[in-house]
Amino acid sequence: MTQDELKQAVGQAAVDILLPNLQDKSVIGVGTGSTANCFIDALARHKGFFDGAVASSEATAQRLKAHGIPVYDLNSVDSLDYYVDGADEANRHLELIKGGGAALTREKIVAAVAKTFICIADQSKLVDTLGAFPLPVEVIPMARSHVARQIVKLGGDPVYREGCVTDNGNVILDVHNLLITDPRGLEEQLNAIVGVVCNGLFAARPADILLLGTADGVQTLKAPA
Ligand SMILES: O=C[C@H](O)[C@H](O)[C@H](O)COP(=O)(O)O
Repeated sequence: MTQDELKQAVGQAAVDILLPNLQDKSVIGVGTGSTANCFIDALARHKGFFDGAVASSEATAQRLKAHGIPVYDLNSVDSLDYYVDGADEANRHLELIKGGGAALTREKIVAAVAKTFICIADQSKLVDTLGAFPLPVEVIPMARSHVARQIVKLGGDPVYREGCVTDNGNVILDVHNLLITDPRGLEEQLNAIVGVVCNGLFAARPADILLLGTADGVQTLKAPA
């Protein structure tokens, strides 16, 4: 199977989990990226069975609307049962690196609200130790150099993502050469740097379910109790 087919398979598998649980009033949290797009396209085939969605990026909002799915402001929604999104890396604790598409902050907000976070990914995203994928950090533009210096003190090599402005008007530093043995600790350390808006480690709020697309079918991984 191609990588695109694996992404379509996990997008459909997420819809299959949601469908029996959807009600007329259900609002679904929707992530960003090529895998999340496969989920959106599969979900759109059932748009009569739920109310609408909350989007984690402008790009996702546009894709949902193009399918005729109503998009709600998160502030107008009382609760979200499900958030479905891709990842750049995942470990077996379902801790993630996200933000390759610069949507990490809104993704982390929607994930924080959702009762169940279903991560969808092809098998190439599963790793033993997070950090081969450069860790995205969203930064207030005027703090870029300060934050970069603090990240160097933590042992990382920050690289400014040229030309990238997030949906929140900020910039991204991609941190290379981190061997992330304590994802939760590093997530906290990065958040404590003044000028950091958010970082792409999802460890304090990992996924609840990881649907992994493999050549043998979709595997379901759950976080160890
Ligand atoms: O900012 C982007 C997101 O975190 C994406 O969910 C992540 O980069 C995975 O994207 P894709 O499914 O395209 O590999």
